[in-house]
Amino acid sequence: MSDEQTRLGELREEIDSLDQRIMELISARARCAQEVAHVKTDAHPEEDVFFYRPEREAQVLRRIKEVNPGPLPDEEMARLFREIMSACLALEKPMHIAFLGPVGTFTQAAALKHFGHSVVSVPLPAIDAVFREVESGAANYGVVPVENSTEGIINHTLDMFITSPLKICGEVQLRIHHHLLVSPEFQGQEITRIYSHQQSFAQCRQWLDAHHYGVERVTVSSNAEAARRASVEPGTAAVAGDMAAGLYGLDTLAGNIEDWPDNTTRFLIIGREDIPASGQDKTSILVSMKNEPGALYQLLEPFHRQGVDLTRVETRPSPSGTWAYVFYIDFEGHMDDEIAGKVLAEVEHDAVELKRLGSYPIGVL
Ligand SMILES: O=C(O)C(=O)C[C@]1(C(=O)O)C=C[C@@H](O)C=C1
Repeated sequence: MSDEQTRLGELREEIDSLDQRIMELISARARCAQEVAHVKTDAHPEEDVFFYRPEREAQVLRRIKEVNPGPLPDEEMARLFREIMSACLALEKPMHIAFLGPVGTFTQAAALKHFGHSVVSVPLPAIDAVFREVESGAANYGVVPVENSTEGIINHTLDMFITSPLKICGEVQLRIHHHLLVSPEFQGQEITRIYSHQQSFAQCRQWLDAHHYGVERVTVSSNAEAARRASVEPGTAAVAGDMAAGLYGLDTLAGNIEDWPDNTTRFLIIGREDIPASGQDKTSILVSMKNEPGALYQLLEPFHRQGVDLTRVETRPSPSGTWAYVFYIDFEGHMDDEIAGKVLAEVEHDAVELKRLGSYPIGVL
């Protein structure tokens, strides 16, 4: 046996015994989670028990990133623990997660990034259908896109909160990489048509103008649908991401063609309950003010005075016409914090209406 083979043999033996220990530890952790589930159901026998605890998950993942000794990067270690917790939660209670479909979209990728792969993810055809599914209790939580760093806010999602009783329970950010994809069957053929979702076309406009100027661009309902069409129609390509490419077995002609390299989409997790503080939280509110000069100043002044960081302010026209303006505001902190409570009381005093959409952990992954 060569030196190389001897050394490899020793190292693989060590890996086998480490795997054995890791498995025993993961099993002990899973038994703990099962016990947690019993404690929760015993304490609340008559009620809807919330097995999923986003504030606790955020604390676990933050701690893992803090104490990670390496050599695996913090992100990678947190991703592994994300999956371990996902599997433990599935033992407590299998979660049904509704997302803006179809299968293979970035929203599904965001749902799996946030909840891990041990959930049942349920594709729905529209944002309001995702809200309805969670409101009715058919799904435990929902995942919908809310803003993209290149293309801006997704108004339809924000507008749903005006009437929906649902709460925001979390957020997740996803780096969006688009590729030009073709079927291996049709590789080498001239491309005469490119399919994609309108947002993805917008995010790759300059690249497409530079490399495929004059080729017909056909907008379809999702990237996954674009990939599906490119998989069956000769002479066509799709602009879509990795999940859609994998789902339809497409090859990448050109990778990462988005015009802005930090192209990111933020998604919201919607649910039916209020989330306790995790230590690093964000709060979203919806406020309507009277249509009079200085209304926006009056609204924002208490945040400034109390030193609360605003992370987003969006103005939307009132759909009912009864509210002159509707402001969507995100700020750092939890609504149970003393300072946030003071600010909200002041805002409530001056506003026509204040709706607390939720406090939730700042995205960890
Ligand atoms: O701490 C809890 O409440 C648990 O249920 C355990 C656990 C975990 O595996 O760490 C599992 C699911 C929850 O979402 C949070 C954490």
